[in-house]
Amino acid sequence: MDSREANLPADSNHDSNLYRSFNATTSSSSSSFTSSPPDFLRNVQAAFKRHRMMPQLNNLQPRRLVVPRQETSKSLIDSKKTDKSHDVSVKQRVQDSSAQTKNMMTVTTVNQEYASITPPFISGTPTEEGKFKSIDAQRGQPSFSCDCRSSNMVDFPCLKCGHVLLVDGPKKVQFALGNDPRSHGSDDHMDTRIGNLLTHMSSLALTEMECDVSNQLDGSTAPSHDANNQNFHDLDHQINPLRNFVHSEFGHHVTQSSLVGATSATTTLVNSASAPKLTSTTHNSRPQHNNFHAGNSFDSYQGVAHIDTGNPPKLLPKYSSKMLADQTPSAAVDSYPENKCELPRDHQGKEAGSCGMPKDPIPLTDKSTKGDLFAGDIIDLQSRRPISNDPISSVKSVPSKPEKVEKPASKKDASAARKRNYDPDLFFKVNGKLYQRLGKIGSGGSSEVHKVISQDCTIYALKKIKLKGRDYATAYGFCQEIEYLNKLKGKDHIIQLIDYEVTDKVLLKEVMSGSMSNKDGRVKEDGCIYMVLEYGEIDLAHMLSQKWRELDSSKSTIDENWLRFYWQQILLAVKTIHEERIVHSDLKPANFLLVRGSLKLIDFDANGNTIKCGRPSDIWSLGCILYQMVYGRTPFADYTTFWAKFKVITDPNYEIPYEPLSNLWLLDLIKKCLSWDRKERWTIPQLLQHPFLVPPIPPRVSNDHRNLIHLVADSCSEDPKAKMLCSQLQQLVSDPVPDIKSGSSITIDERCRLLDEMSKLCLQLKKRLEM
Ligand SMILES: Nc1ncnc2c1ncn2[C@@H]1O[C@H](COP(=O)(O)OP(=O)(O)OP(=O)(O)O)[C@@H](O)[C@H]1O
Repeated sequence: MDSREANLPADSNHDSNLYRSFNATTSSSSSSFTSSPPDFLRNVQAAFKRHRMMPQLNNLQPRRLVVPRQETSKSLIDSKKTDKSHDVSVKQRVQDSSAQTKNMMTVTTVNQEYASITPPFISGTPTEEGKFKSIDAQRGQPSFSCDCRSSNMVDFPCLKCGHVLLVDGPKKVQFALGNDPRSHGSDDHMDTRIGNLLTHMSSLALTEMECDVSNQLDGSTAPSHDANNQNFHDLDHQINPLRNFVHSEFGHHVTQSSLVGATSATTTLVNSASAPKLTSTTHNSRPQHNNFHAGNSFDSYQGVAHIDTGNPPKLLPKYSSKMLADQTPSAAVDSYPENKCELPRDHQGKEAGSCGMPKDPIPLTDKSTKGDLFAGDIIDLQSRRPISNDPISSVKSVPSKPEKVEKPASKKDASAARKRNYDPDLFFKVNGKLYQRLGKIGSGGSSEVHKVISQDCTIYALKKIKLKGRDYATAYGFCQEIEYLNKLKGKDHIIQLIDYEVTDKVLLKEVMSGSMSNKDGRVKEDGCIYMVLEYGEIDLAHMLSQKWRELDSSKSTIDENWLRFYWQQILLAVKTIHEERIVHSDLKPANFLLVRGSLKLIDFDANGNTIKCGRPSDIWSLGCILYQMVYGRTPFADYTTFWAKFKVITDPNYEIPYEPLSNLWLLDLIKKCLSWDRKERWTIPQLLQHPFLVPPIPPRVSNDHRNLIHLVADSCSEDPKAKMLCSQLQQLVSDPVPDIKSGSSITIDERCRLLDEMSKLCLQLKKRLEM
């Protein structure tokens, strides 16, 4: 997932200048990247070949309709199966958790990973008010829905690959492959990055497909239903860049694409008016595709972002803004007493620390440098010239190990193990502090997350990202999550970073200096990034699963107050990052964690790459999330294959199916988020004021007025003209501005006009009665 600031309105001139600068650079760089269809097809095929195997996931089926329907679809039955498996998973987790509490010396690996469910974003064209398209009517139809309406602006957010696909109107596609010159030093690299993008997209597609397949799996062996859904979301969310790319490359209306890199961007013109359309062979190069079958959904949570036509792409955060990183390694271990518990003695039976941890013989890292990757530094992200006042030489390197640690074979290793004085099978060490493993609670594309307990008996989540073998640009991207989390420290709806450590000193130095001299190299050391985070009890994906299970059993519909409560928190979380000029670009239910009753946003990985996307892309994702909260399925759930989804999402004429809702404001709200045209999507502040959250106060007509008008009307019942005037007056009093939404304020001019109108009616009526 990517978190980045981009497309934000801070300094358009500045961005514009930089964009020109990029283009200048671009034009001078060599350009081996070609967007010609054959090359593209090769890239796609290569991407699929490189596609990583995804774990089998349960299927996420459409759940239920808000308005009770006559028939129960098969998918509902299937989804119940999934729910059962989810139940098992949750129960298992609870049991594991409790078992861990009972015996803290028993370290278990909990295999109930919270497979992330990434809600893909797709902005869909809202259907016209009042026009409802039955979801059922859509089922079984091979066609796809898409939100790529006639919008001229589409920006596609995040991919972990760090590519930015900018669709500028129907004619122009721009790929901004990150702004990091270090990652675009060569055309080969650029091609690779594009390949990575495609790989990632295809991986997500496969994931979703496999979710369908795994719907039939035994729940005990598959991750949660929500996790699948999340992957669907991921796919839909992240399909957009590729979708736009392909659409632009092969679509009849696409005439140009350009590749924009920071230092070696390549501009490519594609005259594709007559380019061949995509064919299915393009994506059938992998055997995994055989696993795809119809009948399931995957939806895009983050799909249609936008690019201002004619506007230069904005810079990525790290280059477009200065970041003052106040990164005091927090030691907020006492912040969450409810997470505290007592631990017994350590696994060696020695007297342990307060939580049964071995006494740490290793001195803590130098206070002056401990854990502060950017401590005290002001990093000028535009110039990539950090003003560092703090060398990072003192960052300790904790031997990172996978879940199973081999016993030291050599004397040296044995000596190191003795010095370490803790068992890495049981403990993590971050900045000199030990955290006992309580089990693995999740894993993402690049990381694994463990539940841990600190020496003062506070429960945390520890995210470990292995850097070994990764290129420096990617590793740098991972470090960006730390940047973002530090920037968002103290914010209510953002998961809090308690401490962190990057073990690769070279990488740290590179990041600190901003030089990235080793940009083409890879992290050689067995380096890791450790992040100690607030612990989230459950994510929104699981909450939704539970909620729908309850609804299914009670045959009731979604509780609007429940919806309002969590929707508002979701909005507040995204508002927080948007205010900091950060676009998350990977919003999905799994990335909202419940912490002490509040939803908090997680996962700000840039995954080594940055993708330019705008805030509207996040709104699109939110629309997909809300759609799922309301309907129990994602907007494009009927389309099960990657390309099927791709097709409908990119079809500007596709109408997202909206089942009728009793609350029309809710329907309107979803449509406001899923507008295909990003310009029509509402902003977070607008959404927070939407009548669904802030219900309008029904216009209250004074009984006196009504009585007076009635009185007058009764008195002139024989006079049709007077009666009509009375009727008009009453209408004006009771509903002065029918075309203006309730709750909306009207202008002073409008008020004066209404008063004038009322006066005129009164005068006319008076004259009429005097006749
Ligand atoms: N602070 C936390 N508390 C509890 N669980 C967490 C926490 N952070 C992450 N997790 C769990 O771990 C999973 C993976 O975390 P995260 O999304 O940050 O990793 P990632 O590698 O960035 O994943 P992705 O592939 O989605 O980008 C999450 O979906 C969640 O279930």
